[in-house]
Amino acid sequence: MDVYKIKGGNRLQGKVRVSGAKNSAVALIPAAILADSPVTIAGLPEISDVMTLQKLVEEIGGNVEIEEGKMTIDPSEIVSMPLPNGNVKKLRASSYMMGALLGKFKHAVIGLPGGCHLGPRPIDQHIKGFEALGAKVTNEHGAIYLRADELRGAKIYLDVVSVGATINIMLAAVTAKGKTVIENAAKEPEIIDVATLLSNMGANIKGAGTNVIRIEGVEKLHGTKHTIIPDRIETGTYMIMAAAIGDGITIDNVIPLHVEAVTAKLREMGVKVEVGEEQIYIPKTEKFEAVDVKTLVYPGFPTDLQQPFCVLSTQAEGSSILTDTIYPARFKQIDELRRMNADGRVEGRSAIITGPTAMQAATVRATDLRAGAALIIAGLIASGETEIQGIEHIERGYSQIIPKLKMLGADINKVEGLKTASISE
Ligand SMILES: CC(=O)N[C@H]1[C@@H](OP(=O)(O)OP(=O)(O)OC[C@H]2O[C@@H](n3ccc(=O)[nH]c3=O)[C@H](O)[C@@H]2O)O[C@H](CO)[C@@H](O)[C@@H]1O
Ligand SMILES: C=C(OP(=O)(O)O)C(=O)O
Repeated sequence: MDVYKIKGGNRLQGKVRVSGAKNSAVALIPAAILADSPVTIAGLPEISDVMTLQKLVEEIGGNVEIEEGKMTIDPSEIVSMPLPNGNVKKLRASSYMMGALLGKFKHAVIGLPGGCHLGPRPIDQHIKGFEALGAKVTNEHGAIYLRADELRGAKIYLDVVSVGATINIMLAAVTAKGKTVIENAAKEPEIIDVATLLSNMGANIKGAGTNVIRIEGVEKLHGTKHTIIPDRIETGTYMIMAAAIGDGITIDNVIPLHVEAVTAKLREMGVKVEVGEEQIYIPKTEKFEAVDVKTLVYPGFPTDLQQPFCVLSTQAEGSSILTDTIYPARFKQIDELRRMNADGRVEGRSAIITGPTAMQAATVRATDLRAGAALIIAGLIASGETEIQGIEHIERGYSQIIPKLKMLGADINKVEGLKTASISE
């Protein structure tokens, strides 16, 4: 088994550079297959989700080359092949192959997506959108079959604000005949990034980043070059880490607007956050107050940072209530943090954490990506040596995390093939 070993207690100092956004990357790659000529994307993060998508694109005939940190996807030989299993199950964003292949070929067969287990993650709104565009969608033996004679623009009101459904419908609608309007659309920055790529490929999209997106279908899309936005969740993770165990950390390659909810929460706790144009500096904080957090759709506090924030709450004075309105059961990290001496419990859709606690090293398991990020921060704070299992989840989404943390002075190592007792999920 591969694990991370962390000797905690070192205060971290220096500069860390944020990579390209995972949640953009995993949508930009499927979007690129809609073109008829090569698309180059610069700044993709080095994470397993990107490598898995690369394999999926290659499985259906795409030619992918990576040079100097840029991925070029030549989709000209892509064919519509079923993608029922295997790599599809390894990530959530394989669902974007539905919209992309439906848009390109008017039919697709794809297994149900994987990704983090955060409680139920239905895709009914994606399917509602595809059906509104004229596709017949069936679920047969665990795979989704999508077929359409032609795709026609439609007005689609999303019952829940969904990042995935908004992007998937955009992917299918950009080459549909006529006008599509997505109402109650998600407004996350990653949606703007995908719309920017599609527009540069020749699509006609207006309103991305607002809750009404209007798309006028075009006949075909062409190749282009695109640079991905920085990862706001990675940014937020390092901000939380800097507050918890930093001795002055600069976070570089940041769009501060994308993390305003995190900046505001940290300031409310008494953490100093100095915001520059593309950098955020967080000096050492001696003492901070407990605060309540409620996750919301963008621009609210992101659910993806609720789990790391729980660790910061263990160091705050008093009781914090962290409520996840997006994924009410996203609290698997709490049991693991309790192994490390945290005073926390889950009540309904909230975690209640009381601090400050002297965290202690333990053997713990990352049950999902952001639980993994939380455990890394906890391991950096704790006295003794922490072993983190389940690191494949962390490597789905954090680019170069070991070298980045070492540069900040952390004592963290990846140990491969360790014979160790496994903690079950
Ligand atoms: C690859 C990617 O970008 N992942 C992000 C994306 O996931 P993902 O796109 O899967 O999340 P959604 O925005 O779709 O989900 C938001 C909420 O809507 C519900 N829902 C969603 C779709 C649907 O058809 N029906 C439905 O009921 C979900 O159960 C959830 O409660 O946004 C989440 C919420 O910001 C983040 O945690 C994930 O990191
Ligand atoms: C939940 C996440 O990812 P995914 O949707 O890819 O599972 C995440 O990035 O925190």
